[in-house]
Amino acid sequence: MASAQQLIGLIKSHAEGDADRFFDLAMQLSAAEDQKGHTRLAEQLRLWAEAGQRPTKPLSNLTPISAPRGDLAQFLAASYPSERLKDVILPELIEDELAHIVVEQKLREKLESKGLRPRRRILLSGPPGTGKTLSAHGLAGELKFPLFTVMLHGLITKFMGETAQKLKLVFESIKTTRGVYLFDEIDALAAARGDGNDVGEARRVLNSFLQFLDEDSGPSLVIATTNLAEILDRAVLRRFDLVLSYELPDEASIRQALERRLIGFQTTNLSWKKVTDCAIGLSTADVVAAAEDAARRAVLGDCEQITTTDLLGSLERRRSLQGLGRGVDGTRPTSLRSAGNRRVSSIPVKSRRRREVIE
Ligand SMILES: Nc1ncnc2c1ncn2[C@@H]1O[C@H](COP(=O)(O)OP(=O)(O)OP(=O)(O)O)[C@@H](O)[C@H]1O
Repeated sequence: MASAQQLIGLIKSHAEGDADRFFDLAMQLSAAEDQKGHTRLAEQLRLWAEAGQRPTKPLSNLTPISAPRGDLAQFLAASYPSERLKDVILPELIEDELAHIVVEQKLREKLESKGLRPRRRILLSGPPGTGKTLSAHGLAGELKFPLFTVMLHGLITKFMGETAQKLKLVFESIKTTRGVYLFDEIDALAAARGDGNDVGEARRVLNSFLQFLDEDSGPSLVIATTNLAEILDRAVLRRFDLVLSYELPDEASIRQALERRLIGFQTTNLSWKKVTDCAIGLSTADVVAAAEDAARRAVLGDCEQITTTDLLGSLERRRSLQGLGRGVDGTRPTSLRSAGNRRVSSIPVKSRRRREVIE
């Protein structure tokens, strides 16, 4: 049966004349009942939903859906992101793909009328701090979908049967409650054997994940992120409609990130070449953190001007904190140096650490 919250939401949206919300809730209830085998009730709900609604209208102002409760609340966190895709600094190709995912969702009925489906399973891979999680927030924000973050550390237990059961609950929610579902650091599933589980059992959990992914044909977007695409099985990669590779920022992206974060400060005299050269090899998250560091220092020193020296100092501090110090000759490690337009990056610290656990 529908939860009390869902029924209240349905009645309230009807009483308030909020047709979009009524449509969304009725369709969710229909999907839930269909899944339980109550096909006539599901069909009736769908007809009611459609009778009072468009179906050709694009999705807009989606219903805030109640936070997960019961067991699900331990490993599924709901939020309603305000971020947009324009908040993420990305190469044009990735930006275009993400923007197209939004269009496909909004015009899904148009696609379906020609037997096509919008892409819904997306894998974002790349070094830490390059905007994968922010992109998931941006997608949810654009679509006005709730974001459900799957907390894998809460989901993976040493009892694999339990883990598979929890995964099943998550996928039931994916079917019945439309949203963006974010499986952050999906490699944790593949790497569960590092926690003392035997390989065969870890394999079974991964297989359950893949099977649930295959069976899912609901309306939600499933976004997985990983720092370690190379350790993910081909079978996993194949399950996704779209795999996007994120990279450390290039000079232009570094400058963009710094300028955005330093709005309100004077940066006219900055030597951007020196600054961006110094930041190559850092993630966008590090670059943003260095900008914030420089900004804090300027404010505390009653200064509105950010100088090249200020920024170089903050970037170097960030680099030291990340353990990415310069070599004895004053240069950065070879693996982090820029090679023309082609950037060569070492395995990020976080990934290196995790790989050690896995191997
Ligand atoms: N491409 C980007 N554009 C704008 N800001 C970014 C970008 N990448 C990182 N940031 C900044 O760094 C923060 C952390 O980034 P985010 O969590 O999205 O990285 P991630 O790739 O998901 O990292 P991890 O793999 O460690 O989870 C963001 O909230 C944002 O402030």
